[in-house]
Amino acid sequence: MTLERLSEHACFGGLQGFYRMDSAACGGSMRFAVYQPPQARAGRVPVLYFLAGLTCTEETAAMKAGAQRVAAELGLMLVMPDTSPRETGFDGATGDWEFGEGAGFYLDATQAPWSSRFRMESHVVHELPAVVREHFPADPGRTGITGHSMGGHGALTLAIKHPQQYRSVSAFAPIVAPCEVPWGRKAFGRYLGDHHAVWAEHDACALVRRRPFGRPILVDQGLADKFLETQLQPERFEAACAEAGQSLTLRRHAGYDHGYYFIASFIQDHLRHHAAQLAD
Ligand SMILES: N[C@@H](CCC(=O)N[C@@H](CSC=O)C(=O)NCC(=O)O)C(=O)O
Repeated sequence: MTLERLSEHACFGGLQGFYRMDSAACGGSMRFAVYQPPQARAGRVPVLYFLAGLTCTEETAAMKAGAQRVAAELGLMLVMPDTSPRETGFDGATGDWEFGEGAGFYLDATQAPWSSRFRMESHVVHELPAVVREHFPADPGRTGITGHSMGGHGALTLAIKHPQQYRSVSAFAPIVAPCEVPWGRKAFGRYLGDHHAVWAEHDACALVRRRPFGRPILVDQGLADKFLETQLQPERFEAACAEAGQSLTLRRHAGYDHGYYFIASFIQDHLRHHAAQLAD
């Protein structure tokens, strides 16, 4: 598959790049970012996918999370997809930051018109890794996934649903129960229709109760996060993991809000969590 290089920048001895690919899953071109650590010059390295949240693009985490320094130290490649297809022209795809472009929710929509382009689960789990494997020195057998907010929902649900693809998972301020909160109910109703059994296939709490991930999960949550009570409710995931016997470290941090200063403060712990689980 062809890859267009948009820009590349030396960074902590490695390379931060921005790319575009043709996406069959999303019916158009999709952008993504890759950080290659210095160790990638000598051979294949483990890979960590970072899924960003509502309103974000492939640039957000690359520019704001401050992950490259420790990724360079640990020899971790970082892959940062966009959060949805772009310039779809669909009615209602823009103008509401909680839905549509910038808000793909990392699932394959089943409802028209969204089902023809909003297929972020296929893009992130299958299509993008194939391109990464072909064009970068990534070791696909050592892949982890993390994310923030909507991206934390993506990381948890995709890891639980595709344990053969992901050996490690973590999340920052994730939406853990989208079936129960306004962000999830709005998006799922439009992308998936009124089929609540289908919704449950994309809900981290429902999924972990049915099939725990097995390996330890790390979640960080700021206590000054304005979305904590309405949209995030991490206690629901804590209870579901306890019921399912899933090992979870849920850290609550006083004073931290929902933004990237919070992520930058704890990203190194997540990179070390993944590096330890992705070691040979
Ligand atoms: N426009 C919104 C705020 C949008 C926002 O906070 N987006 C978060 C993700 S929220 C869940 O997925 C984000 O990561 N923003 C990017 C950033 O640089 O902070 C509002 O009006 O509150």
